[in-house]
Amino acid sequence: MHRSGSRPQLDLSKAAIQGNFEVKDPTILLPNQSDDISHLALDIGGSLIKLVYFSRHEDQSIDDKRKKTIKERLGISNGNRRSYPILGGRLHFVKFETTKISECLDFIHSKQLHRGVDSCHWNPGVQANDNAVIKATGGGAYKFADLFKERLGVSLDKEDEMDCLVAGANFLLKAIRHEAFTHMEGQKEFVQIDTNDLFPYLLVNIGSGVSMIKVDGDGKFERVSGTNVGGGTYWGLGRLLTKCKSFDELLELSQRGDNGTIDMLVGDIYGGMDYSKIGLSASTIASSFGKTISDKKELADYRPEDISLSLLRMISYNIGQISYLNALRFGLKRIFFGGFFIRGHAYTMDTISFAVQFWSKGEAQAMFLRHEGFLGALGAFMSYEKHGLDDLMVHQLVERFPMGAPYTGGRIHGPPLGDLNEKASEARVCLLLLEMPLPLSNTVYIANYLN
Ligand SMILES: Nc1ncnc2c1ncn2[C@@H]1O[C@H](COP(=O)(O)OP(=O)(O)O)[C@@H](O)[C@H]1O
Ligand SMILES: CC(C)(COP(=O)(O)O)[C@@H](O)C(=O)NCCC(=O)O
Repeated sequence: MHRSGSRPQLDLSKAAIQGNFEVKDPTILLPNQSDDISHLALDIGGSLIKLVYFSRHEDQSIDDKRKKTIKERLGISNGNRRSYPILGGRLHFVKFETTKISECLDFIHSKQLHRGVDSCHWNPGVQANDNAVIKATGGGAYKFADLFKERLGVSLDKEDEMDCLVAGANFLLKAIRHEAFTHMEGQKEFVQIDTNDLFPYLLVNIGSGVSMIKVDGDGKFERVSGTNVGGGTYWGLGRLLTKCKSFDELLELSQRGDNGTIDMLVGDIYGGMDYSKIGLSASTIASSFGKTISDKKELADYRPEDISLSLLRMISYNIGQISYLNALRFGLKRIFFGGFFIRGHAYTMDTISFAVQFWSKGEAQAMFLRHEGFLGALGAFMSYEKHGLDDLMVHQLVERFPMGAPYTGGRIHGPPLGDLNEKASEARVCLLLLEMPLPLSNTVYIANYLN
């Protein structure tokens, strides 16, 4: 599949250079009745429903002088076409489990998020009617279309999932400062993206399953590979094997795990020694879950913590390795990873990075995106062709988005990922920059725009 110019492209060039306002910490706020809601977009995936919407309100805290300064910096004169207040508003990012779609519908209804959208036009104050349309992507846009019509009276205007992922990723990489970062051995480093030298790259979206997309430009991409061993596999197998009640619980368990009780290591096979001739240290995993075959143990004899870590390493490493092989196929040096499987989790990112680095001998680099799980929803959000906010404004408001996806930060727990010199017994606890805590509520985080 090769697509070119299949969707209306918005001009990002101005957004990247306009304005430079510092925004304070993101706050978790829900729109109140006086807010205008516009541009609700959905990504309904196999595991999670992602919502992105913008609520605009006149921010009383911005005085006239500051408004004037901001307008000047944005190059907006009073004689401009806007008749509404240009400042004040929030971009909201919310997620629900797909199995709890009723909660999502209730949320949309209770906040009247669908009220302002009428045949792709922003139309504040209009009640949902037969013409109401919400942009939606992901398989659920097809699967649940009737349910949305029935419960909310809105139609879902379906946008292709790959189109949206690419549009969301390109936009974030071009317009958001500090969107991409590397994560190696517990160290996070932001990557300065040269927007003139962004393409080509490999986008790996780790959702329920995994899509690998070679991106050559805006709207120009090809899905070159994928794997069915993805986030759904970790969560599904993990739930069955550990009886965990939530994904975050499973992830937390892994932080107290020791995969050496489950995985067969090179050292287990080689009597504690490295197999240095082919570059394998004793601590390298020779066979994920391999140790469980030789023991006369039942599932209940294994610690859920160890199972979770072993699963996490197996899946993350495998995805990192396949990604690199695909990057190699097309001569791509940069690989960006998105999708909610990553969950800002340090050990997951380290494992993926390790696999990419190991197999590429340091030639390729894994990078992560702060809005990891919202690429598709953002792409759908940006696909509104006509709206009350003009294109430039949409980009500006997102550009000032202060903080990315939830990032657990804190300590890395778990055994070292290993290199050739490493000893299996070596313990490592790295201190990371502490940023946003992992939010467990549905409302992930909401950016304060120009507050
Ligand atoms: N709260 C959660 N509930 C379920 N899965 C979660 C949660 N948080 C993160 N995940 C992980 O994210 C994956 C879904 O990622 P996502 O990018 O939303 O894909 P999809 O579009 O397939 O739903 C899940 O399979 C799981 O591994
Ligand atoms: C079918 C999907 C595109 C759906 O996206 P998701 O809901 O997983 O984000 C994805 O699960 C996928 O790419 N699976 C891998 C299928 C394969 O290439 O084998």
